[in-house]
Amino acid sequence: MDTILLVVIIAVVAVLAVAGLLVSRRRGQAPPADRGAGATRTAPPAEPRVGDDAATPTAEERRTVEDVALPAPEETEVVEEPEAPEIEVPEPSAGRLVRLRARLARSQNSLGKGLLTLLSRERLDDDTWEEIEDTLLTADIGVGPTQELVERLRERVRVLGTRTPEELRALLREELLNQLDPSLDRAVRTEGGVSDEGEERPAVVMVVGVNGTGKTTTTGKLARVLVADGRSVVLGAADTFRAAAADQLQTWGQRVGARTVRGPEGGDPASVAFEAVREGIEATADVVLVDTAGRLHTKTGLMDELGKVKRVVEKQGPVSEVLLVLDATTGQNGLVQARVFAEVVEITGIALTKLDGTAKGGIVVAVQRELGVPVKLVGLGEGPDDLAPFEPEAFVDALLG
Ligand SMILES: Nc1nc2c(ncn2[C@@H]2O[C@H](COP(=O)(O)OP(=O)(O)OP(=O)(O)O)[C@@H](O)[C@H]2O)c(=O)[nH]1
Repeated sequence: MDTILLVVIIAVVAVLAVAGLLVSRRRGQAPPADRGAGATRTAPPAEPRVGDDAATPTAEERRTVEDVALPAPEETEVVEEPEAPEIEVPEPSAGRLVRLRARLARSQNSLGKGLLTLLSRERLDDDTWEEIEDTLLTADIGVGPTQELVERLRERVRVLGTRTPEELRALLREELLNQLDPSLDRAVRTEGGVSDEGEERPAVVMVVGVNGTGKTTTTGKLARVLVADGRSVVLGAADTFRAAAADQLQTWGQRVGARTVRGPEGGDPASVAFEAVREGIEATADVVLVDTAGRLHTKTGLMDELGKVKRVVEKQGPVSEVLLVLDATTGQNGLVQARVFAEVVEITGIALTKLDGTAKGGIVVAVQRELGVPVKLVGLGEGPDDLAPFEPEAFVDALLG
């Protein structure tokens, strides 16, 4: 019985194996059309190449654009409208110089340290006083102020007799402060007025200076200072020479919600300035800041353009402040620029930029002396709130470390 069962199982397995073999052989054979006598062998399918169709084209008729239905609305991508930039809340202006003191100290205190080291020498002979003089000159304080400072220090040290480091530091602090004239009014004039017809007028601040000194940046930063102090501002992009300058100013304005009036590239700067003031009056803004172009290297051209801007603005009311922007890193060159601008317009304040990038902080003294106008603002970095009202005490303290 067992033997019969075994034979039956072997027979069934054998039949299945033969059937399987037949099926697999049939699948591996080429289609009958290709197998006729003389039929060429087709090349094995090649790898698809760039530009090949993904699928074998069908004999279907091509459809025109009109035949193809648009995708259902819910399938389209929703493109968001660009959002209006978020209005920033700038840092209050008071005490900014104290916050930026470390930055000032980093760039300037080689001057203070150098002077204190020299003054602490056992013997203060002529050579040492000469070294003190050289240190002051290297920091761009200028010849006149240097001689004056050294003379006064020399006299006071002689009278004082004994000199402790504390006494010397106090002496130096006092004399440096003296050179900066702390009694000068350093407030940027941003108080508006009233016209003859009794209409409120915004204060108008013209920002002038050679391109590249940080003029546009300073105008933008000043807008932030004013907004931080609760004032409303309109910006005038009267630097029509470079389109990017107007864009740059507009971006600064948008960040604090201040409107920018601009004209076509190469347009008349005076007309942009006029429009900006008009906009300021209509919007009852507190301050209109006008950024001007300083590309002109010939004095006549500069005179024509700046003079015209000022005259045109004055048709609607007085200009409250003309701020000259100077780059502290340009040293004596900055003084030459200052002289040219002062001949063209009446400068009422100086904004000294890039003080973070130079050890020549003495330029503050030199430029004030040169123009008889106070340094009102100092730029201490590229950050939006790195413009500070100038405070002589904080400046000298940073110098002395
Ligand atoms: N480190 C440092 N960089 C500053 C300061 N102020 C301005 N800058 C940089 O100086 C460069 C020139 O500034 P702009 O404001 O474009 O100069 P501009 O005088 O208006 O020149 P135009 O835009 O060509 O009219 C920019 O890269 C500013 O970020 C500052 O206080 N410190």
